[in-house]
Amino acid sequence: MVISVAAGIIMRDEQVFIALRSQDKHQGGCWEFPGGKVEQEEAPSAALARELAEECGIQVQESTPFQLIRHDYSDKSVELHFFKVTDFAGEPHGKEGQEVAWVPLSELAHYTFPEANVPIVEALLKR
Ligand SMILES: Nc1nc2c([nH]c(=O)n2[C@H]2C[C@H](O)[C@@H](COP(=O)(O)OP(=O)(O)OP(=O)(O)O)O2)c(=O)[nH]1
Ligand SMILES: [Mg+2]
Repeated sequence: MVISVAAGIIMRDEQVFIALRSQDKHQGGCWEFPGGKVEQEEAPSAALARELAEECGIQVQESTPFQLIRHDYSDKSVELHFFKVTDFAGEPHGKEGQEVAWVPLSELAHYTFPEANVPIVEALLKR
């Protein structure tokens, strides 16, 4: 079974907002672009807006598809719909108590992301 996920690349002034996955989660201890599982019959863009409201307390006003990545971890397979969040309201924060950071793009390589994110981080660094 492939799990469908929507994740948002939230940018402001050449900085990107990332969050730390708690140890008890799949890929725990890795940094992530906030997001979560797409529900049955839900559009990925709708899942993105719902998850970013739940996890970061922002309202997505505009998002554009960035990359679709299919990745097989040893324990699960994921299909990640990455979006660039181009407009939002509210100030992103760790609404669920997770550690968060605004990271300059030039420093993104210093953070450990799940294996599936490697092409995304590379694409952002090339900008
Ligand atoms: N959100 C997010 N998930 C990622 C990224 N990279 C990556 O491999 N994943 C994987 C880890 C998880 O297996 C899955 C996302 O699941 P999740 O734990 O965020 O799902 P959720 O927010 O709905 O959480 P839960 O209710 O199941 O705890 O996608 C990423 O950049 N962001
Ligand atoms: Mg999540």
